[in-house]
Amino acid sequence: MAGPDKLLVIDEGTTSTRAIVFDRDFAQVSLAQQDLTLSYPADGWVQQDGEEIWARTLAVCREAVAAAGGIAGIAGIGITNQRETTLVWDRATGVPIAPAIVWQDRRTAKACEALKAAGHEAAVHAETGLLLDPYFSATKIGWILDSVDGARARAEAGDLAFGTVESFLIWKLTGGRVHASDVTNASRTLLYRLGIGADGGWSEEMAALLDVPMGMLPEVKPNAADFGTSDADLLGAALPILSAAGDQQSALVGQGCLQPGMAKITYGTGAFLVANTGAVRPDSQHRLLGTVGYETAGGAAMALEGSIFNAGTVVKWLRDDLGIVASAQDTESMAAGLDGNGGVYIVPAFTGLGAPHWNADARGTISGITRATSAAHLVRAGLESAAYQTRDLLEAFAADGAQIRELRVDGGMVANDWLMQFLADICDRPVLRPDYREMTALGAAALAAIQLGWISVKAWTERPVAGTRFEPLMADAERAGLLKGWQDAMRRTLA
Ligand SMILES: Nc1ncnc2c1ncn2[C@@H]1O[C@H](COP(=O)(O)OP(=O)(O)O)[C@@H](O)[C@H]1O
Ligand SMILES: O=P(O)(O)OC[C@H](O)CO
Repeated sequence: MAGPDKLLVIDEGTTSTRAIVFDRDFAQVSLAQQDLTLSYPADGWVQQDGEEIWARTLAVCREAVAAAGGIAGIAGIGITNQRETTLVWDRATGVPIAPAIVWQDRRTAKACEALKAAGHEAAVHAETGLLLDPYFSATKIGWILDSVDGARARAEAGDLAFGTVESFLIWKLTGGRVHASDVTNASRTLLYRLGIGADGGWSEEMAALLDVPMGMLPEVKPNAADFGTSDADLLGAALPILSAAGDQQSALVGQGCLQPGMAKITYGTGAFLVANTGAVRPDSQHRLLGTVGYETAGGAAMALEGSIFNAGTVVKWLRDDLGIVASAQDTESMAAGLDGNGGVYIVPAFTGLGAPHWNADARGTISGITRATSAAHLVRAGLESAAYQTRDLLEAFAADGAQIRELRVDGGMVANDWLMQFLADICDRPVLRPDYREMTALGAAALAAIQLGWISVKAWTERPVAGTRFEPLMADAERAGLLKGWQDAMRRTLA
């Protein structure tokens, strides 16, 4: 009898957790999804319940495995996750001691400002490739340790563990036997010396500067590695955990961007443009991030990243908070039904601005409204903002010497054909949308298959990706007019 020939991938995103079963040819066999609760208890705060993340992740895994014909066919697990989101849990119980502080959360803006004012940013950038911004995990750990009674002493005594979401899920899946992370997630903490293989590692210098006890940190492994074995009672059999990667890096792998110069942008809750820089450790002079792209025994790369904090969130806000569109899909016909944007711009700085501005205090603006502005104009402005923010990133990449000639896209928002054409028009570049959209999960499946020896890094790189190409069609004068409107709106936001 043939052995198990499928892979179970956990794709734990910011707004939902999904489990997808892939067959050996990387075709999707089943998918189960549950939304996650995000709470906003104060201005700039965004948090989640770690136990809810775990319970819903386990539930979708069970559902996807059952729909794929049962556990006997599953060879192992791959994990990919929203990055930077910070959990601190009790090693004895596995229960978080505080809500998970989500990557979008700005509560540590003052702590970051104080570190910048003390002149630490250059050293932080040189060591980690990152910037002093509340986005990253380290100041979030500090906040938990300083605001939960007794937490710092317990962390110093070795009773508490820190992890980003993949690490927490590995802990839960293995019943606390494995406390591990991977290089891509570790390289988002502000605590990791940026590098591949032996060049990378937890940084004692950063841990001291940011006051994080090193005993809390997980062991860091490559993206395709032995992350332990899941407890048999969870899914009906013990399964090896074969891969772990941050969702943006996993999408880089999924899109097959394993050669230097290749890039992708994923439009989910936020949007993240990641370019493979090969063996070159990026040193951005334009406020982009240096990060690990991927690392396996068969190949590894560094990457340059531009992070947009709010992309799909705008669509959710238009639907769930303003109530001016019934579904995310309906944004497409509303935007397409207008002749133009009517001069309306939304700068969605709900939780500050990421690259290239890095302004934690900025808050969003709607500008250009008149008595003629309709709900459709607001919807269109919300969608357009994803394209303008991408254009701003492309300019920062070009200034850093990274010319991105075509945009490989994925994520929930790319279902929107109107937006894809507008993106090609505003960025003045072809946009390539794969037919199979779950590139984040596919990347984790590829990494797990690499770990099993089912496929080599080279064969994965050469695998063709079928999709649709959107060519830029807009006249230069029209694009220039729209961009001027956006720049004016951005100036108002930053003022
Ligand atoms: N047709 C659409 N047009 C625009 N946005 C969409 C569309 N469908 C889904 N979205 C947005 O995509 C986002 C979900 O993308 P997804 O990749 O699942 O996010 P995440 O991984 O961050 O949870 C949501 O914010 C949703 O509003
Ligand atoms: O939830 P997503 O897909 O927007 O991804 C979140 C990022 O990993 C945050 O850095």
